[in-house]
Amino acid sequence: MSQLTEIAANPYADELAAAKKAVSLAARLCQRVQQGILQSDIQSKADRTPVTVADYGSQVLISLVLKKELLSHSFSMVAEEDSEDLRKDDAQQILEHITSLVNETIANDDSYNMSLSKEDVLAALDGGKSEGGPSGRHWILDPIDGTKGFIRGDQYAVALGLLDEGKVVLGVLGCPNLPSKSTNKHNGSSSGDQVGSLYFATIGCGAKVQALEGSEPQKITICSRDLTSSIAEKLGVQAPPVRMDSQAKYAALAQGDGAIYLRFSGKGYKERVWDHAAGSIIVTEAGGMVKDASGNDLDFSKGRYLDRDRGIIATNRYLMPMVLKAVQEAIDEEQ
Ligand SMILES: Nc1ncnc2c1ncn2[C@@H]1O[C@H](COP(=O)(O)O)[C@@H](OP(=O)(O)O)[C@H]1O
Ligand SMILES: [Mg+2]
Ligand SMILES: [Mg+2]
Ligand SMILES: [Mg+2]
Repeated sequence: MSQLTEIAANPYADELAAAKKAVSLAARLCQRVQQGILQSDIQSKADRTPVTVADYGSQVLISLVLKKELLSHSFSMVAEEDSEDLRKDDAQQILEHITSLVNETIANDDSYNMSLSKEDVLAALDGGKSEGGPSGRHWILDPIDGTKGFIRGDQYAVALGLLDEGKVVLGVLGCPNLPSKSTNKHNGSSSGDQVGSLYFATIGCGAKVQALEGSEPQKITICSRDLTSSIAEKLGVQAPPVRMDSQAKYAALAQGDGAIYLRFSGKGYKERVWDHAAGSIIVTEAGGMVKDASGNDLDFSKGRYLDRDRGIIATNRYLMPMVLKAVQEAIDEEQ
């Protein structure tokens, strides 16, 4: 396909390029912080979940890059973090630290010649206060998904999605600690050598992966195990479930590293849109399906929360009916 036809076939090509650039830059900041994270880089939010200087820095960089790259479009973003805690008197030092992290990351990249003040940082964070909803375009951002994993030195993801008229049309997942089969193959290195992958998908155009540091994008597909091979597996050796923080789980599933992702949070917990937007489109564009426990598609058009039934299931189209049936039986038994 010529480049021209490819651009014509993807109406979100500009947005995708901007989103990939934004996530890559933010991932660089996160990698640097994770390598030398200190207790003073970590704060506790009002809901008692952790947030770090990298969560804030990532959100600032992404909002900045999207605005710079997509000048002509109106800007609305639904993002996890805000500036409230950083405006308190005792947060001045951490705000200064975030500001210098952001400025150093920009300076090391050469793309933009600018320097942010503390006020700019606070304002950029508050650019993520949109309520989203069913009309217009809204970016959906989780600047670090899996902050707990990030702090531990494990998996995390920088997750950016685009909602258009209530539907997720684009997703980018930066997974600095996730090895990618495709980029390994491409670089001829043995498994595990090439970590740091950038996954992306736009609606109707499939899902791809490339190395975070840049490489030729490779198409990814979900594993195609059907019922027969799955039953065979049950009779033989059963691989233990893999526990992994963040939407890196969606990315791993999309590249065929597992067959089923089940997520059942405690009763009363309402899932946030930014925890699923990017991951779910990458799985569906890799040929998979993402449903709630009742078998409905996830509805991202209701604001900052996924206003849906308990539980999320992601798998391939052969296994989905069987998994849904098992999930529904388990829920019935519990009640
Ligand atoms: N009680 C709870 N039940 C389910 N999810 C929760 C939760 N408390 C927080 N979360 C969400 O789970 C996300 C991490 O998912 P995972 O467990 O797959 O790593 C967190 O994202 P952040 O790390 O971006 O805050 C947070 O939004
Ligand atoms: Mg969080
Ligand atoms: Mg999250
Ligand atoms: Mg987060």
